[in-house]
Amino acid sequence: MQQPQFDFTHKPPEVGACRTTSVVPLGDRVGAVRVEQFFNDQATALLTPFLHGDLVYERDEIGDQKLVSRASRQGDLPDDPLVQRSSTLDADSALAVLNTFGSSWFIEQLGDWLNTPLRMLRPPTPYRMDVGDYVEPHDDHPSPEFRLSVTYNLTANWQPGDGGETVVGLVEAVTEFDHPDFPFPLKTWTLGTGAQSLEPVFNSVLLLPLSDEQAHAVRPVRRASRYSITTLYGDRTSH
Ligand SMILES: O=C(O)CCC(=O)C(=O)O
Ligand SMILES: [Fe+2]
Repeated sequence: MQQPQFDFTHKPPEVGACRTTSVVPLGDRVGAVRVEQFFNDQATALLTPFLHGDLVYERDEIGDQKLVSRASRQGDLPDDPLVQRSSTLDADSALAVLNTFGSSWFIEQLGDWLNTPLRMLRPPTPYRMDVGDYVEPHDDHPSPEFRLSVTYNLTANWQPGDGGETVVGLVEAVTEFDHPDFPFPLKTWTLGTGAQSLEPVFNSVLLLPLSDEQAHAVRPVRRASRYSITTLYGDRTSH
């Protein structure tokens, strides 16, 4: 099965060894690819206190389907600047590291892997999941142009029982239901047999190809807050 081949000649300096350690098949599709040692130690050491201490989070809940906290932005648009508690040199450097996910180098690597030109559809967004938070299965595929979700994980010292595993699977059924807080029907996705659970690995990314046929979830977090950064990519040609 095809693995991403990163071009290290032109990589940004903060990018690490980028070792592909697993390619998870779902039927004849790629369900997920894990790339470890994504950033170098210095970049990881900048990002960790930035996500833990400099950012401000707000609840992002969809009924009982999604219970997470998302980094607050200064306005209502998805790419408005993040709210920061302090504006130090370190915070600026951490923001530069965060923007690796929006860099032309990284988007080109992903496009070469999927064999189609990509653009960023949702900018890098930090999430914090506290004990008890979870995300039910969903496809992140509101329209066909959505191609890839990339989640960077910053959970140190994960142990079995800590929860927060990412689950990827094939979609068996999608059901719509009405919720009093939402003017549109919400959906629930049921995964088929053969879904795979992937534990959080510090300083790794999970590349999740998006389609109507595959969905992913995050199991309830059990021990300590789980920090991650998610970026969504899609076709460059459709608008
Ligand atoms: O954190 C993860 O593993 C996935 C998060 C996710 O599915 C999402 O933010 O849409
Ligand atoms: Fe998702």
